[in-house]
Amino acid sequence: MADLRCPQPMAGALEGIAERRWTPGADLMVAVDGDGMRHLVELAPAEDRHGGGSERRERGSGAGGSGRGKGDRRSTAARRAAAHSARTERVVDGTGRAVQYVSGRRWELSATGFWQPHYGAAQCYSDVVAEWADAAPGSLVWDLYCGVGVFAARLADQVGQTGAVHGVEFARTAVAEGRAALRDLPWLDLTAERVERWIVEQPEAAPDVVVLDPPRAGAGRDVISALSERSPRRIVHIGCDPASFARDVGLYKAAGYHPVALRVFDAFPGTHHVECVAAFER
Ligand SMILES: C[S@@+](CC[C@H](N)C(=O)[O-])C[C@H]1O[C@@H](n2cnc3c(N)ncnc32)[C@H](O)[C@@H]1O
Repeated sequence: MADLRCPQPMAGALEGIAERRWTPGADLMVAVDGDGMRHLVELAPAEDRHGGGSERRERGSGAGGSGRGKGDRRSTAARRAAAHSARTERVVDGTGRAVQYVSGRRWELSATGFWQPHYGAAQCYSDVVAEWADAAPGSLVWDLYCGVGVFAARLADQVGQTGAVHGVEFARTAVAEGRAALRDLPWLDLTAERVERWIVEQPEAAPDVVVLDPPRAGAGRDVISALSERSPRRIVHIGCDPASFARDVGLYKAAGYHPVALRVFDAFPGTHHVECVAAFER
């Protein structure tokens, strides 16, 4: 068991973990949900599709040495494939189904699915997003990389039933969980699709506001240029990696957008990551 000293977890979240026996090479997901229930899920070691063994075994029996030869490149490809392969989950504590609340709404999602990693973060970020998006009743809004639709729900309240909110997320499970939680908002739809694909399939659309919360790699040139071409009045961008966030800010500026608001949250203590939220206008 690796070092358990971490400043972030809620009291009791890691209780008893170091004393138990776990499968070598497995990952543990620990989630304390909005009802205070702890879910402890063991993810089986990732399968190495290239070499047939586990990721850990692949590392141990790899090309050896620290050179930059072909052996290393194959190991990297194998590790990437392993990271994206489905992994068997074993629920050890709790139900494996986390219940979360934001602005009076209730979501039920897989304890291993995406949720902002601090018990107050989803509410806090969605308050900032709602304030800065300030979408007009009847308008069209996009929520890209929407997860289970936490921001989309707030935006749907703003546009009302004469407007429309399109959320896009590639994890099918998250989309299904989001649809179940938000079925009382028929003017909001969630699509299971890669953002970079979906965005080029909307040639005529001119959203009033676009909200983006991409993963650490950020949104990048193709997505930012495709959405800037639609000339939204306002863009709200959230990023947890300051380096990719800064690169994306540069891409917005090159597309004629300038930042009108910026907030930074020290949400990942002990790491170089911070949660950055910015609003852009032309
Ligand atoms: C930082 S999370 C944001 C989720 C959501 N905004 C929330 O607050 O719960 C990023 C989300 O983007 C999804 N994602 C990553 N790459 C994607 C892509 N290329 N297209 C669509 N969704 C993607 C992930 O599955 C994840 O749910």
